[in-house]
Amino acid sequence: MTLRISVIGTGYLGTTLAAGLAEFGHEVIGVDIVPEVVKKLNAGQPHMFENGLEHLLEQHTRSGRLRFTLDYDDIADWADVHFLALGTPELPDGSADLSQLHATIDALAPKLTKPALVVGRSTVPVGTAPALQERLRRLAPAGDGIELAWQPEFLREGFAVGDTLRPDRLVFGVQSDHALRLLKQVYAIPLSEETPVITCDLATAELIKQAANTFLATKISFINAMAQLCQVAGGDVTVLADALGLDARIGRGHLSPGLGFGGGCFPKDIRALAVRADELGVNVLSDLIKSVEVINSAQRVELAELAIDQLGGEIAGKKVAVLGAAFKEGTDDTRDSPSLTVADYLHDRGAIVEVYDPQAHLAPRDGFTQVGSVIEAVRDADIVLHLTAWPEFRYLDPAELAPLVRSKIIIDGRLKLHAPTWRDAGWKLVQIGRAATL
Ligand SMILES: NC(=O)C1=CN([C@@H]2O[C@H](COP(=O)(O)OP(=O)(O)OC[C@H]3O[C@@H](n4cnc5c(N)ncnc54)[C@H](O)[C@@H]3O)[C@@H](O)[C@H]2O)C=CC1
Ligand SMILES: O=C(O)[C@H]1O[C@H](OP(=O)(O)OP(=O)(O)OC[C@H]2O[C@@H](n3ccc(=O)[nH]c3=O)[C@H](O)[C@@H]2O)[C@H](O)[C@@H](O)[C@@H]1O
Repeated sequence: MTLRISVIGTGYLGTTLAAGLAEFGHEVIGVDIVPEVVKKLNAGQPHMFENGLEHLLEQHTRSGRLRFTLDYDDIADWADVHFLALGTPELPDGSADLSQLHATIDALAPKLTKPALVVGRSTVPVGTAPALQERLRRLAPAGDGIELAWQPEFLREGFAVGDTLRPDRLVFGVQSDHALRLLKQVYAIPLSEETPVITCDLATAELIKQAANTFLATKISFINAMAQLCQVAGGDVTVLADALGLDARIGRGHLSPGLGFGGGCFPKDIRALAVRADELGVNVLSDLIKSVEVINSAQRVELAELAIDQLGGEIAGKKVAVLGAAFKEGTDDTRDSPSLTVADYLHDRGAIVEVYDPQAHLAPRDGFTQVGSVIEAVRDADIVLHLTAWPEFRYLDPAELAPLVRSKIIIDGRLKLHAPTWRDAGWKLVQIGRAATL
């Protein structure tokens, strides 16, 4: 059955969600407050790099099943279901900033004169949903006819289209059979393909999301702490990770050592969970999360200091080539990018930093320069840093780059380069947690 669905907030999550819901056969309107974003999306063009998204947008904006607007009047009493895909960035104290959700409710609710289901998709601290429902009902002419559900989102940037069309699980936090029935209609296609469903209350739905991200971040920090131990004690952390990963109870996912996690989600989500856990008196959880964060930040500093050590302790005036600006491969997203933390750290200490990324565009910023190719970045470099694991970096030819650089030193911050190939071409390749002989 075709439903009318609005998706409010068309950023990384909302744009793919809107396109995916149109692909499921629904009529979809996306809402945002940024005119250029809405204009671009209506022309069938994504405003970010995400594999496969352009094709979906083009197809469904052309068919008329998907459009975008700045005007809440276009969706208010039109949609059967309103999805909230607003940003929940971090406040200075680490807690989640819910102001985009509040502003949306304040704009939408006074226009809701008929019963509707509003479904939160943003990542929020436990206890947020009931407060938002109270706000909706207070402001909406339809009052108690407005119901809130919470359906956390698990898509990964770089795989967002596939994760939206074929989710590995659906979590429906609902308060009524009516809400559950509507969500099952929205997701009729994945459900017909036997996607597992968890039906639960609002608090559990909110918590599942923060727990998932925190658990994944913990795996990354654990393997990075083991990398530190391998570094000192001898041992190869990549072999260790492979061996751990073969235990089905552990799994290999999110056990790749290196520069650690960044992005618009893990860092802010784990901090928000820590703040909420403290507020609720569950300090053991916030203590665990703080350790995860300490390990993660230390990786960035460790790598930058390693670069300085490789240059004999003197970085001022040295040229550093940074390969990768995005927080991970497959996206142009540079929010809390570990790579840029390292670049900033070295620039602050006097290095001349040149950054290349295949997709990410840096806003003009003081200090380092963004260049258009690997060749430009490495020319006359005193050291090369491989900091985002784009596949194209894995296939670089070290023999071709060797004559361009001032010294053949490369730090592989993602432990993804084939060490023997680089060493055979005369490079000194350094990886934290793998001996230089491997
Ligand atoms: N980026 C991701 O891969 C995932 C994100 N999430 C969660 O989803 C939420 C959204 O994340 P992103 O899409 O990355 O954020 P984003 O910042 O890219 O997108 C938010 C969008 O909402 C728009 N917006 C702000 N105020 C508005 C208003 N009053 N009315 C209409 N639109 C408004 C902004 O202009 C922006 O386009 C966050 O809670 C995040 O934690 C969850 C899973 C995956
Ligand atoms: O809530 C979110 O926004 C999303 O956050 C992550 O998705 P994403 O941030 O796109 O990327 P990941 O692939 O999880 O990587 C996150 C960070 O961890 C790093 N990472 C990942 C895996 C690994 O083994 N090691 C590692 O250092 C990546 O380089 C990246 O900086 C989760 O994987 C998604 O399920 C979730 O929906």
